[in-house]
Amino acid sequence: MSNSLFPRERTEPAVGAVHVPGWLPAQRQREIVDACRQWAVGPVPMRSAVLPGGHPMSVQTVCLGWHWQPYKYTRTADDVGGGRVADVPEWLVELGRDALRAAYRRPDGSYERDDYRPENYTPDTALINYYAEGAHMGMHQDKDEKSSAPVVSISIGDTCVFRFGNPETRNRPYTDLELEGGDLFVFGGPSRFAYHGVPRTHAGTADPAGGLATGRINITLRMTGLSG
Ligand SMILES: O=C(O)CCC(=O)C(=O)O
Ligand SMILES: [Fe+2]
Repeated sequence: MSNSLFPRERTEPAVGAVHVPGWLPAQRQREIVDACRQWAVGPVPMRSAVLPGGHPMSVQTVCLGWHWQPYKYTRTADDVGGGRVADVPEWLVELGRDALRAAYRRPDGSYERDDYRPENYTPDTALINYYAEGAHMGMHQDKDEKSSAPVVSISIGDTCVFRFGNPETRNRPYTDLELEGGDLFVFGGPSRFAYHGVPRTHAGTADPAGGLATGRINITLRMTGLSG
C-alpha cells in the first residue's frame, strides 16, 4: 500500500534502470500470487538456496525455465531432488514484454537499444523469491546469464528497500529506493550488470488487495542466453 502523500514518480536511478511505481493492478498481483503458490509446491519445491560457504539464503526461491542455484543455471534442480522446473508460461513472457514497453518505449514509439525492444525479449527463466519477515539479499550482480538482455523485476506484498548501484563495485554510488507491491523495476543496457540488493523489508506493509497477507514476493524475468 502506498504510504506516500504524493503520487510516486517514475525514476531512473541509473542509465538503463527504470522504476515504475504502481505498475501492476491489484487483480493482476492476486493472479500472480496464486500462480506463485502453485509453483512453490513443485515440481521443484521452493527452498532457501545454499551459498558456497554453506549458509542458506534468508530468501526462499523457486525457479521457472531454468533452475538457478548459486551460481549457475541447470536444467535439473540437482540441489532440490533433481527434477525439472516448470516452464515459463507464455503469459509471463508477455508480461515481461509489457514491462519493457513501460520502462523503455519513448513517446514516439522508438527504443534506445535493440535489446530494449519487447519483440526481442523472450525471458526463458524466472526466479521467484519469497521474503518472510527479516529476509534480505546482499549486494550482488545478476551475472550467471550469458545474455545482456534486461532483467524485469516485479514486486508484490511488503514494501522493501531496494539498493541499486553500479557495475564496478558493490559500494557507493548507489540509490536506495522503496519497492512496493505492484512496482516494476527494469535494469538493462549500461545497468544490466549493476550491483543491487535488498537490505530490508518493512513487515506488515503489504496491501491485502494484492493477495499476499505477509511477506514479499519478487519475480525476476531474465534471458539466460543458454541453450540445451
Ligand atoms: O527482491 C528483489 O527485489 C531483487 C531480487 C534479486 O536481486 C535477485 O533475485 O537476483
Ligand atoms: Fe539480483
